[in-house]
Amino acid sequence: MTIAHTSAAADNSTVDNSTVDNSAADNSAVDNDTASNPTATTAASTPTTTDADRAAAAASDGIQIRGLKKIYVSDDGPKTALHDVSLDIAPGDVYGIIGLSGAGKSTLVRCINGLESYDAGSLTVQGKQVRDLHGKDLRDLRRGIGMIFQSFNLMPSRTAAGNIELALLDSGLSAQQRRERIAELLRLVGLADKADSYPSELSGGQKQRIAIARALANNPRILLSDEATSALDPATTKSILALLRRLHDELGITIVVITHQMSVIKEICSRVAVIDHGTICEEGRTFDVFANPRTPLTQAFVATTSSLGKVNDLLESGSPLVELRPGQTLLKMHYISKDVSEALVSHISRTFDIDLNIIVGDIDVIDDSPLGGLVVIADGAKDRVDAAVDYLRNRNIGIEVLAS
Ligand SMILES: Nc1ncnc2c1ncn2[C@@H]1O[C@H](COP(=O)(O)OP(=O)(O)OP(=O)(O)O)[C@@H](O)[C@H]1O
Repeated sequence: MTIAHTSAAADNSTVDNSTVDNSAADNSAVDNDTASNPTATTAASTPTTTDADRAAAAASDGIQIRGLKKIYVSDDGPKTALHDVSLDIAPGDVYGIIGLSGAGKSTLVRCINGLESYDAGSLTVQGKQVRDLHGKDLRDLRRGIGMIFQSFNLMPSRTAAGNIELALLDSGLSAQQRRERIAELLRLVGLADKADSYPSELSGGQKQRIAIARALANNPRILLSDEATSALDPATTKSILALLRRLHDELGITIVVITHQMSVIKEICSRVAVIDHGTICEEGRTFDVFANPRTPLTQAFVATTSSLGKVNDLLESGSPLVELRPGQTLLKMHYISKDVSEALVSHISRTFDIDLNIIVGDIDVIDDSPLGGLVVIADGAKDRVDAAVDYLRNRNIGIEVLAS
């Protein structure tokens, strides 16, 4: 059997190929986080609850958004950035919001933490209508929401400890208590030895760790991550996502991940909403959205994380890899069922007495369930290949005959 290509677990491919600034890799951190939490690189799993349960939990202790509308008014006239957005982000979710540039992601985040007002609808955080909060109440809301960004937003003139301390100046802690809290936060993000380093002396991944420590300084229940890994290389991205996953597991915080990279969603989010021109076009459990993307935009996002599409390039270029001899059939199989566990290839090969040559393989695990697929050349009598295809269909495995 031949495997021509398998996909990387966390690549930086995007639908719109936005610029990626390759900062220094942070491989030691990859190892640390993966070692401390062996499940850190798989998507978060949350107990299955009904939509009504989720809505109730989002309304009382999470983030509930109903019919949100935001219109910017500028010299160019009014621009509706959010049309009728509704979402339930339950406490403890790792919730992804993905969209192309200009879709309205940052506007939504700014509405959630009260930096931007909204024109219609309702947005509650832990039961409080954000638009109604002012003065101390608004400051308390923001203190309860940590925020990290693509650009880290660290002050270059302050050390790592000094940057974290900025978030603690209004906390009422004494100087000694602040020092202890800073040391604790640095340990939490795996940078206990970098207290006195300046941002210019840190790698991109280390800067983001300091920014995460600062965001967690006041024990927020919610962490908003706005493209926090978009400027990082794949290895560092993986280490930062593993850190976020570990913090979610250890601290029980709700994390909202804003991104344009489906690989980020796949890596840590338990649920995902796809935003397109200010409207949520698809929402659901990450596994379900990956297994059965309904809209063309979501399909395009999902395709960025899969190598199965390579087969189309191979067919178009007339590659010898997909050249068929008489009696051969080119099949594409998608694992769309959650209960696929048997060794399919050998099982089919034995049961139907056909040879299967794997051309492209792309199997991943999301929420503890296999997802992905294979492109294979099936070699055998036509009636036996047809019987194998029927068998797979009956097992809820998506199957396409690409060529025969
Ligand atoms: N202050 C503003 N005034 C006018 N229009 C704005 C303003 N901020 C954002 N917009 C517009 O609102 C829409 C949504 O912008 P937003 O920044 O929320 O999108 P985004 O999905 O975060 O994009 P990106 O990924 O590029 O940051 C865009 O059309 C943008 O041009």
